[in-house]
Amino acid sequence: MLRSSVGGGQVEIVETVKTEQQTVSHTTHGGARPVPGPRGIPIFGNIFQLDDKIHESFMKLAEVYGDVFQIKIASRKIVVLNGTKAIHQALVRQSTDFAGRPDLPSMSVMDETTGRALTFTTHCERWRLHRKISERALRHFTSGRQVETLQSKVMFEVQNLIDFWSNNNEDVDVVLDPERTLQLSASNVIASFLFSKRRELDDPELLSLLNLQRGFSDVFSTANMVDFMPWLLHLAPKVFNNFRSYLNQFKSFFDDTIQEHLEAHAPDADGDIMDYMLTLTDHIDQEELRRVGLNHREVLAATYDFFGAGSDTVPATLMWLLSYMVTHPDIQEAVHRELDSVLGDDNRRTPHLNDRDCLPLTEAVIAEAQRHASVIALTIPHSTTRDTVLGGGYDFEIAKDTIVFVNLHSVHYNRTVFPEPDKFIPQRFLHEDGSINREMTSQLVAFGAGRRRCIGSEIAKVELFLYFSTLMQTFRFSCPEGETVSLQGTSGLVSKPVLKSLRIKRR
Ligand code: HEM
Repeated sequence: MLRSSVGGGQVEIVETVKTEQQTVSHTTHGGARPVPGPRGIPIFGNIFQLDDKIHESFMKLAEVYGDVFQIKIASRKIVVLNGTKAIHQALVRQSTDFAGRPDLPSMSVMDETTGRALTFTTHCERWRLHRKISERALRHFTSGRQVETLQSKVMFEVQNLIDFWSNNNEDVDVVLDPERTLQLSASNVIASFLFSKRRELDDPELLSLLNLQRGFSDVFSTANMVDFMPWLLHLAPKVFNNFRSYLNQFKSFFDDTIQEHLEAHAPDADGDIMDYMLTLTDHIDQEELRRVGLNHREVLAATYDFFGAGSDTVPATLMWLLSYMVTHPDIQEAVHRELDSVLGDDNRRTPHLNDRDCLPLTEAVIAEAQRHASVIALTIPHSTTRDTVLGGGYDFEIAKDTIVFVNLHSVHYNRTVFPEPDKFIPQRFLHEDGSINREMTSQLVAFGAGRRRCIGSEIAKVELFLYFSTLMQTFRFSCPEGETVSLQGTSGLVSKPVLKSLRIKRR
């Protein structure tokens, strides 16, 4: 079915698809119970029991109904999963059953514009093949000899950001709004991997695209009621209009690049992710591609998702990291000391990925920021792919096509695993001797779990470490006089701190 000239990976693609089809099926049986949950009111269901921070409302409801409960938003039944045990059972142990995506009105807007690509396609043969090609392409650029290239591309962008912020002033001490430049810088990292192009940090086209990104986050925040009550559109047409504008602008931003790659594609090319995805696709039996409904152009549409995800989640996490440093100056000092002791004080060298093991506090601060901020508190909605029974002692009957909300925040705020969860305590990820506690970091689900787990987690981890350690090595961050930094995140799919002005001073 696949030629083997580009390493063993293509064989793996098809073999893994076969294995997934053999996953144990949990079908309904006599002893199963319906999922419990609060009674709702006609037309609205339970929406008045949910506030803006919907993940926090879910934690309160879980105290009454248990980790797995059912609510209604308008007439749609939704099963909500909270806590490590229930989420692991559903997303990892019964991964195929819970790997679907619901068919919501927002998805139809995607159909009209960019198409659903990878993230929004439900679990099916096409999605499985598409995901395998994408995973293999991303792995190619984050492992082996390519790691050095990844490192140097990221470091180029970090250095460029430092120069932009410093305005070529060695003793810089300025107040600035870091959000847009961080976003532009991170989107350059992902763009240079995807299609070997970058833009300047004040590029108007890229700025306008990123300004519209909010429209995307609003629609895919699980709190987007318009998806469940489409008649609300008459009252709030802006929600979908912003989303549509974003998708259209996104498509035109990418279309030329996709076309150029399709036209210039040479056999076995791997200059960037687009090239390599085309190469992998060449090596798949064309009949197989036709049968699942994919072609070269559609395979490249996954890069819309990579770009969108990479230019929002990584800078949001970096913004959180800077906010925690401003609000916890003692921890900032300790990270500075750790960086100086490993990388040199006067005669400094820049951080390298190999330094990670020698910088446990820096790593622990990143882990604690991911936990405390829960940048993606609720995943993009999942759905069940068949009638199933949630195992692991729950024995809940869940029908095919039920919408499932996964509350990652509830894992990060479990008091048993993370005592005093509201406090920012990086030391919880360290052993007594100061080394990193991998057992604790493995409790985090910032990147989700199971079949739909984040495909870009390796790139993201590299970026977070290199950006954070290099920025911290270079600057001291504080709050401008008379201002305060709030650790209340914005609502939306990706939570961000409100950090409009930041004082940066070169160390
Ligand atoms: C700190 C940064 C990031 C965080 C916290 C994050 C988090 C997540 C989470 C929680 C999911 C799972 C959603 C679910 O269960 O529905 C996800 C999916 C995804 N992420 Fe990330 N992500 C990050 C960076 C990236 C990057 C850099 C890329 C680009 C390659 C990326 C691409 C994707 C894609 C394509 C999916 C959808 C996978 C699918 O549905 O099969 N992410 N991400």
